[in-house]
Amino acid sequence: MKENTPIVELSNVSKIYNKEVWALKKIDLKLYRGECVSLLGSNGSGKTTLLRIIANNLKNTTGTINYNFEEENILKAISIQKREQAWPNGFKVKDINDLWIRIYEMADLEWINKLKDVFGVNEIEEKYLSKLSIVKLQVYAIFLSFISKPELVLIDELSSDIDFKYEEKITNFFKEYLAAGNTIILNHPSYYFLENLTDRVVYLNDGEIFDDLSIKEVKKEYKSVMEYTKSIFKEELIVEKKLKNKSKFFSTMNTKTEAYCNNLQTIIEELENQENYNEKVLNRLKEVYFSILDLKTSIDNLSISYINKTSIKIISKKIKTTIKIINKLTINYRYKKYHKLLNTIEKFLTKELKRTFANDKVIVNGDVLSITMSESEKKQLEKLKEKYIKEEQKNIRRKILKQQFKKQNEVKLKTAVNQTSANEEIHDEI
Ligand SMILES: Nc1ncnc2c1ncn2[C@@H]1O[C@H](COP(=O)(O)OP(=O)(O)OP(=O)(O)O)[C@@H](O)[C@H]1O
Repeated sequence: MKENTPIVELSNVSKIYNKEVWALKKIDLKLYRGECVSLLGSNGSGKTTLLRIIANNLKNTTGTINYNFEEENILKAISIQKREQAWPNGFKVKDINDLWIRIYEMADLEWINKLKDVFGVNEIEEKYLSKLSIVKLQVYAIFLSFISKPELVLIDELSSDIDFKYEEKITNFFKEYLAAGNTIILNHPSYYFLENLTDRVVYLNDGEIFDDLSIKEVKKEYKSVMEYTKSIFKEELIVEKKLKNKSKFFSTMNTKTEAYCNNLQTIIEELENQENYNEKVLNRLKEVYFSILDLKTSIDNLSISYINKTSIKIISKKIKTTIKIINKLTINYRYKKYHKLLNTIEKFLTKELKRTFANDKVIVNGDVLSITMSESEKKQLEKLKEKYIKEEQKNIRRKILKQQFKKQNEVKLKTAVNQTSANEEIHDEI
């Protein structure tokens, strides 16, 4: 933390989706100039929600957010790299570059050229966005988020699959950007970025801040970030004795999904190099690839965090979605070459879904972990909800009283002023 006034300050910020999912619970957080903060936490712990709320992209249900930017236009001062970029067909990279430069009225060409070099945009300028690989799209989205020279950059996905030559370049660029007094928040970055860039880690658990430590503190207490995440994983684990089994189980899922991603990427690249490829098939294959990559990321996250009901639900939902996407492709298009691979993936996922996530239970190497809520858990949740509502009511009452008090004071003040001027008038008449 290089300066004492926070660039953003969140007080008592909560987010409840659709009046039922309590995604963020009373978050108090200060972000400072020049620091790089990494958000950690299992799937569904609220990282993306927090980023979107800070970015002013999503409305918080309760609480306040104060910004302290030098730039008056908040849209220029904060920038968020979005996770999924749905670009319309027919746009080349250079078209979007021009559009962004115009939107932000960015006349500093030296800056744009520097960004293009760091993020490898020169090499893809003539390409259509719909033909870029997922990783390239992610990096491109980060490039776009820097165009306006924002004081606060929120990065939702910094893939661990980034080309090595860019990894180092991007890290050095980030370091320079931070040294100039800007702030960067990363959502669950890879170990490379955690070890080489991060000043502070904020660990979210079920919508609450579980830990907020500087890297110095992490290293002093745990020796390395890796040891820290491992240790927190142990602390959080609901069924501690299942720890060893869990990592074994996830390692199979992990290896398989990784291999499938690689196979698909090769096929996609081969297709892209052919002259007359079917664009619809290519896009569908990319969809499958993206879905498996997303699944793999969730499994990666789960293996350094802990099993809870939400994370398991998310994974089983992602498996189901992937199967659906594969079916869509295999039913509509029959191409021998990748049909076999897609069938293998589908079989594997269907088997995992049945074997592991059957009947609201997760089976880890033959042991059953119940993921249905017990009666006592349900009661606890009800109590929590009640407590939350009461606290909110108290806050509202406090606000109303404050307003009433302010109004009464204003009335008193007005009466006193009127009285004085009446007295003065009487005095004048005399
Ligand atoms: N639009 C939405 N509507 C309803 N619930 C949502 C919505 N977006 C997120 N949630 C829920 O809010 C909780 C927090 O989700 P969020 O995406 O912020 O977590 P996360 O830590 O970023 O997870 P991941 O790493 O999987 O993206 C989860 O329970 C999620 O299911």
